[in-house]
Amino acid sequence: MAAVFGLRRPLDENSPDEPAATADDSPLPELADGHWMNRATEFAHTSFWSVARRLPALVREAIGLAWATSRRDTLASIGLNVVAGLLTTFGLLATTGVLRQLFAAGPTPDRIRAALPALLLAAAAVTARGALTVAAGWAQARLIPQINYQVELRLFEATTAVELAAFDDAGFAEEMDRARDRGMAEAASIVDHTVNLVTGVVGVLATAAAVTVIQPVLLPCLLLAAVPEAVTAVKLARRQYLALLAWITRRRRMFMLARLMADRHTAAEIRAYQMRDFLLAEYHRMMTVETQAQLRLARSQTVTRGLGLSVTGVAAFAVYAVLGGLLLGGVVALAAAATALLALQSARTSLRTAIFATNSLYEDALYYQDYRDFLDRATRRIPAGGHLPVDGFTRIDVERVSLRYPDTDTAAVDEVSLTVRRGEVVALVGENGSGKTTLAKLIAGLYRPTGGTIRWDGVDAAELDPRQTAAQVAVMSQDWWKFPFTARQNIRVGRHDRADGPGPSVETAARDAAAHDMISELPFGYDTLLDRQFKDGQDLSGGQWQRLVAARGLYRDARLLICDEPSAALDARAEHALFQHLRRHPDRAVVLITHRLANVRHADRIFVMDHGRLVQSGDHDTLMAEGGLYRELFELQAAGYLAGSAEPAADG
Ligand SMILES: Nc1ncnc2c1ncn2[C@@H]1O[C@H](COP(=O)(O)OP(=O)(O)OP(=O)(O)O)[C@@H](O)[C@H]1O
Repeated sequence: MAAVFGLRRPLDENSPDEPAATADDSPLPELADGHWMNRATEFAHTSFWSVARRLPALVREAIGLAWATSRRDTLASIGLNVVAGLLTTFGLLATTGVLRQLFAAGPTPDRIRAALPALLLAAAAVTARGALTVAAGWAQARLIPQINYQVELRLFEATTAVELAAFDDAGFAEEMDRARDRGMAEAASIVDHTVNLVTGVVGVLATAAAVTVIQPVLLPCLLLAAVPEAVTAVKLARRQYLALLAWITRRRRMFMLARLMADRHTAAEIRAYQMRDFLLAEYHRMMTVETQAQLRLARSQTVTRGLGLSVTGVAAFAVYAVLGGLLLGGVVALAAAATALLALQSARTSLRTAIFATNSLYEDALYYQDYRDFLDRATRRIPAGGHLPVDGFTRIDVERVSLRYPDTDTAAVDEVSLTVRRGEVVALVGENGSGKTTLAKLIAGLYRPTGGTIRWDGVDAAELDPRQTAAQVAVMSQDWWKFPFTARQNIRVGRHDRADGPGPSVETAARDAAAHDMISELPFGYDTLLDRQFKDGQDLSGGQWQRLVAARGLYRDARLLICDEPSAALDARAEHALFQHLRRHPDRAVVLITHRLANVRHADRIFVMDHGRLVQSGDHDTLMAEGGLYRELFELQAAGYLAGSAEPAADG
């Protein structure tokens, strides 16, 4: 992990050690060690033999994956290869027959005539083998896209189902990146390599069978030729993987920096604050470490490859020496030796296929394991939820509810109790960081409390069907996302499965959120794509986006409407229009979070948060009469509006 911290080495420095850096060295926070680095150590000690031991499990895994995706294509790609292997044995034996006739005594035309039947058999075997190999390749090629689809689907099914809290966990985000970037792509590869491995092994066994029939003494030569190549390949793969583990953490940081420097959303701010040199310097520090790591890897890989090739050359020489000795000693006949040479050549090709496949299989399996591990972890983080049906509510009781974010010392929400009733508008107010958004997310069911209980009409929310609970809630979030859809889709996704029927139409929701006129003026009206990165795409101003977000929330037409700073970016007219529609409604409860306290004056109850705790509650008049934080904040804001008329005397 030192590589991650070692940001200050100049590019021309050649020391093999990673430089040390302290937190003070970097103006940006340091990157955390992932617990997965333990696995890096585990793999660092993985030997050739442990690779061999893992192989059966890997093959089982790959075949299981292929089988679950398409039985027909799995059977075809493996079965046809096996039959092709049998034809290899047959072809080699037929070739020996041909050579034996050709090397026999007698006139040449007679020898050729005698060799013809065996020659025809050998030709038929080669042709049939070629046809089978092509058919097997087709089945194999068909498997790949199907597996890719299944594997991606499984990943996205998991990432969209895990609890929101998982995304607050830095380790989870990192694992998700690794699973998505490499692990997912390797699923199809491990199947591909497994089929190649089977093909290679069948080829080796087929030639070994032929060699055994011809001359068993030649069999060990096959092994002698193979071992050095196998060891080298596994070494290269292992080192590559270890380098990638370290690279991934750096790469996330580099991508983040690269995005900042080449994104239209950040372009203005970077120029306004003259951040260019700062970002480039940070990028340079990252790239220096990265380039050094890549150079070191290239060097050590080249050394290993060179050594491997030398040993392989010596082994090949030894094989030919043994064969020559056997021939000279009269242990094998000339025809048998010639076929053995052909067989050795064919076996070496098959062996190379098998070794390459094993090596790739092992390497890809390391990444695929990341995908599997992530899926397991993600599956454990999918909230089980209860099964009780939900059809609205009369009241939601928050009872001594707390939430502590992972790796934090203090609770963001600390033993808060309050009640939200249908037909009411309640407001959460308080200073920045006091816990309002977190509490709203708890009420919305986006987070599960780490302490206390939330009850819907007396029933613990944990026992309710989470899908049905979520269907009752709409959240106008403070930090919305600019979905790259059309204006209409941006509103419709609020309840995308609603058929025409009860509930507001897209246009009604847009009118209520003061968004209709603005949308109508877009080049394609409601069908305008709101993403400038695409042709004819448009972007909106911050306030225009917020109107759209409000329209989406209203379109959802939910029983519980949570509005987190719904008007922060709105002009006075749009804000007024929106609040007309956030008023009391007998079928709905509204939880309103806002710093503009004028907007909460008419709320049925106002809850005042401070450092995660609920410190005051009551309606506006009660809280003003009571004094305390609410009155202090309200008066500060009111003074701002009156400044110029009420305060000049004080200044003067
Ligand atoms: N995902 C998170 N992970 C860790 N800490 C968080 C996370 N979100 C919020 N916090 C912390 O929890 C505390 C409460 O944050 P919260 O967003 O609920 O406050 P808020 O009252 O809504 O603030 P604001 O008025 O600025 O919107 C803050 O100290 C914040 O830093």
